[in-house]
Amino acid sequence: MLSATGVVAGYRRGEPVLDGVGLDLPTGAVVGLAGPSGCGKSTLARVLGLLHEPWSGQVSIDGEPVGGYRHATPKAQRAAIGIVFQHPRPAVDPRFTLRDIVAEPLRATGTTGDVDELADEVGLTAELLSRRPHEVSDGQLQRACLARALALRPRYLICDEMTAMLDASTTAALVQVVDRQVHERGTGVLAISHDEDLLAHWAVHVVRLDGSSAAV
Ligand SMILES: Nc1ncnc2c1ncn2[C@@H]1O[C@H](COP(=O)(O)OP(=O)(O)OP(=O)(O)O)[C@@H](O)[C@H]1O
Repeated sequence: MLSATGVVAGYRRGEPVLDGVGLDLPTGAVVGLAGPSGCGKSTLARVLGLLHEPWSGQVSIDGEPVGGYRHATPKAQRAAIGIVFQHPRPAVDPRFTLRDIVAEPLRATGTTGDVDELADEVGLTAELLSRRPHEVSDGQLQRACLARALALRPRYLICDEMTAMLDASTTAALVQVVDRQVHERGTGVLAISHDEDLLAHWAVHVVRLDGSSAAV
């Protein structure tokens, strides 16, 4: 279980975006996260992704409190959680090839992994892997970002509006890739989306974060 308990977090002192939020993400299921624009869904995604340190409250992974956020996160806890954002372009180094992008977490942690297998899982050809971000479409780049998020075989995957920029067929393809992780590897997925239809058929249940930052 990836759990947030009593999380208070924000960007400006005295103005919490999340004010005592809790959420439990089990393995082997897709849980949806919905709520009005600006209510703090992406902030909660970044807290759960160990990229944004809450002011108070706790995040734990399989019962163990996280040891730190961002660069202070222990390697094993970093590897437990993958995250994919809405916009792939700002999320990648434009000088890298897609192969380098997918391999980033492997290089950073000194882990061995098969980039070609990851690419295959997300539907990227070897030829596309040799290209740079400006030479591929948003959908192809998002596939690379998903492969990168899966590189360390995380037990939990956070998809923050992962398909919001994509056409229906790429959306369906990426949802299928994620579903395969859930069913074959037992990954727990938090799917954040404004698309109620998508969440209705994708998630086992949908958690709602309301605009007043009340507990989930
Ligand atoms: N880096 C930041 N610096 C300052 N304020 C921020 C930052 N990121 C988000 N916020 C503010 O925090 C609040 C919550 O933003 P967040 O992106 O978490 O909401 P959201 O529910 O994901 O919104 P949306 O559905 O529109 O993506 C908003 O008021 C936003 O302006």
